[in-house]
Amino acid sequence: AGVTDQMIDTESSASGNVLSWGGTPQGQRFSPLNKINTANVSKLTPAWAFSFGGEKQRGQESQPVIYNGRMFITGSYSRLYALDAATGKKLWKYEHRLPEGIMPCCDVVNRGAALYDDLVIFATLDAQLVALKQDTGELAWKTKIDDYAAGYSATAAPIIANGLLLTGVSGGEFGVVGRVEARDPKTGKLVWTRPTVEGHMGYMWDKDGTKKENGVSGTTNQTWPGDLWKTGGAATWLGGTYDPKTGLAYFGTGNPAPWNSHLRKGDNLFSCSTVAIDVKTGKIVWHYQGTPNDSWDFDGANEFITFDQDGKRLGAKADRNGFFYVLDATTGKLQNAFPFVKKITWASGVDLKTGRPNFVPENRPGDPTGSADGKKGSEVFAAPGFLGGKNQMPMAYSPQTHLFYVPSNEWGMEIWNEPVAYKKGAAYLGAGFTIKPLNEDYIGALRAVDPKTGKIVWEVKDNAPLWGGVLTTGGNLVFWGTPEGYLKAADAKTGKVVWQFQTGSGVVAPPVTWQQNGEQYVAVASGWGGAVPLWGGEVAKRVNFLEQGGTMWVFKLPKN
Ligand SMILES: O=C(O)c1cc(C(=O)O)c2c(n1)C(=O)C(=O)c1cc(C(=O)O)[nH]c1-2
Repeated sequence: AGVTDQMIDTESSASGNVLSWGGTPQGQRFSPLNKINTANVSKLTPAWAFSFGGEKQRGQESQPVIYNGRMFITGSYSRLYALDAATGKKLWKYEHRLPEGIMPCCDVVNRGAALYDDLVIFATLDAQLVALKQDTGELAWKTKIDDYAAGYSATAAPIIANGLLLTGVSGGEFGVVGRVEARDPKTGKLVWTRPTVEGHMGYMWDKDGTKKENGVSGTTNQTWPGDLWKTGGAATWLGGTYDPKTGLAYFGTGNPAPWNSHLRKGDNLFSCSTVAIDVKTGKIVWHYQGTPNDSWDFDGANEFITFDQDGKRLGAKADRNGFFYVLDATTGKLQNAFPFVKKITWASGVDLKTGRPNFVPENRPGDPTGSADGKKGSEVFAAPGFLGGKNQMPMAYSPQTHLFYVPSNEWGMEIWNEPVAYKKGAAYLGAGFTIKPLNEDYIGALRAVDPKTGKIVWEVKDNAPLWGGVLTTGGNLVFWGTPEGYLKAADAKTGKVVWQFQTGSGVVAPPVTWQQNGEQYVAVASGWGGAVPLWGGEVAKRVNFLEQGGTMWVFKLPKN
């Protein structure tokens, strides 16, 4: 029996399976499993470990999916492994052949695969989708998302929504056009495509393959000057979430291209936004923009997680720009917005009536035109730095504690603008930057955030920037990894760290938990990488005592 829609939507790990990135497409990363709990977690021990092998030991950001005693985990460099989930025995592996000249901006990462029926499906760094038979690893279908030579890549885990395979694209640093696409998961055939830059047309295909217009996303030239919308970025690079209750898929969109805002006056929709898409039609039902006319690479790609509060279906996002947003999941209306990091200099707050930030104009990098060094006068100090109050590492929500667990970072940057012109396949930034730590003793902090009050209920600080996702469980536990190589567990109510294990390399992936043969397991991939070592400058050195890695770690309680 294969994986069905119904199973994917309703099962978190209670059934023993992890069927989607995020646990369920809703993305709460909450498992009701409680055999491992605050009382016994100190006994948690390795059950097995598996090396991804070779020289490709870096950037393991992947979340495994687990079905019927089998684990499917992607490694960096577009690899996928099928493992026996109880023993770690390798069943098969698939290594996608990558061409020379791929252009992922932020390391050779992949964040995971989707399961549907008898298939396991993942996206590759050369912007293709690959579907394999779960049993054998045999290729079922393969299709191109877009042209890697134009700067397109793909790093996100696809999700299944209402029987469709939903994917985004990466390439915001190269002036690609962001979009969300729906395919038939059995064949890879396109069902609809929805660009996330205002002015671009969407399309639908009927059963016979006839292409139909599906409307323009926004109004051409309304919020972009001239032709800039044609290469507008807003990449949907972190993928999305889906809530069967609202029928909407939620995708975060990245920075507008290029980075410098003096060239592109206007809000530059739908960059740095959450877009809610009706999965039946591929239309944008609502959008909420956290950073209009972004000038700091405050990419709004982060995950939007729906939850219930006071009888209402809401959704929350911890944005790279440092604000935590709570919206009505059906209408997109702003309910609450508050900082989840201590230092935000680009805006003094968010106007809850208009939903717009109150900008601090002097902290926006300016126009460098005519300056002798090409940047003079445009340089400012801004916080958060462009790597964000939170980046790719997904947060978790516990319906038991009603708290979000947010892997956050405190840092700032010097940022300046530079002249830039679009050239296909070339970096399209028009800005330079240096990330700066703000505190001697910490950059990272795992924070328990109350979405109702905006209060930080507890935090666990980390010397280095946190880059791994979070899991919370019915055992009153929160699990997360650190760049120093630890997988940690804390009491979900108090933040007291109750267990930790050294995995041998920095952890930049989200943990999962599942149950089989009556035993509960916890797993995380270990292997330092992602954007921090590439772009973090001096802050990356805070973790230079650790080496690269590529290992899947699995833990359980001893039998007696
Ligand atoms: O605009 C984009 O297309 C895009 C893509 C990606 C990516 O695909 O990993 C990242 C970013 N932007 C980005 O801004 C960023 O900070 C980032 C960090 C990481 C990572 O995996 O550590 N990826 C990306």
